[in-house]
Amino acid sequence: MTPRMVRYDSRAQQAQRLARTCVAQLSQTIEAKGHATLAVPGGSTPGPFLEAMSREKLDWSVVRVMLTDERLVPADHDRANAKLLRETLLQNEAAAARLIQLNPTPGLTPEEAAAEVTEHVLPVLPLDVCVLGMGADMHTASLFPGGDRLAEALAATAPTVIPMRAPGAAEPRLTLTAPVLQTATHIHILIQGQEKHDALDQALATTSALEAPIRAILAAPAGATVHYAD
Ligand SMILES: O=C1O[C@H](COP(=O)(O)O)[C@@H](O)[C@H](O)[C@H]1O
Repeated sequence: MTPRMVRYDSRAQQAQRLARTCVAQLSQTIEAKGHATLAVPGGSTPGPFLEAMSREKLDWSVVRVMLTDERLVPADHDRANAKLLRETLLQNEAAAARLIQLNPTPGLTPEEAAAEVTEHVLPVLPLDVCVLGMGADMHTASLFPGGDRLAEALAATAPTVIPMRAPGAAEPRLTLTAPVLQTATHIHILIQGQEKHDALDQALATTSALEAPIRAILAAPAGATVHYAD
């Protein structure tokens, strides 16, 4: 399991070049199918990449955009991945894209929320382009080591969206599951800094996706490309 690795001279170069790569892949998909589905990560890393995407020319009106995972907080909360998406990707050229909400109706239990969100996600699968982040604990999306439903989320029979509670997560989450992420046509993993490079090396040295959930993505049939900048 050796991922393709692209190293960039700077984080700014990483954001710009990965945005161009993803837009080229979306453009090819639109030519072939008339529409495309893009999944992107939340968290602290992807802001500049998402902003760079927003400025790229593309027929964004036929692009469905969703998050790989969401934190179960109000949609306008500072920790909501949807807030990041609204403030970065869904502006400029990309304002015309259609957002597939991972934010459930307030007041639902995480289990009810997963069922509701699945109804929005299922019709726009499979993912054409999927960009994932990774935490220093080797989680990706909200597939966390120690997550209460991690084994279920990694199984080939996993549902599309699953709720996840984990010691490393400040709040309950909703996450796309491994089979959904692994079957994306193009998979990119966006990481920055030595700590995450070390975490990737650690993930490659273990054998279990339960210990290192990012392994589930690295093992995707079509492979994944890691995009790294210091
Ligand atoms: O909590 C999350 O963490 C991962 C990694 O985020 P980062 O802050 O270390 O960049 C992210 O990919 C995921 O979407 C997010 O919900």
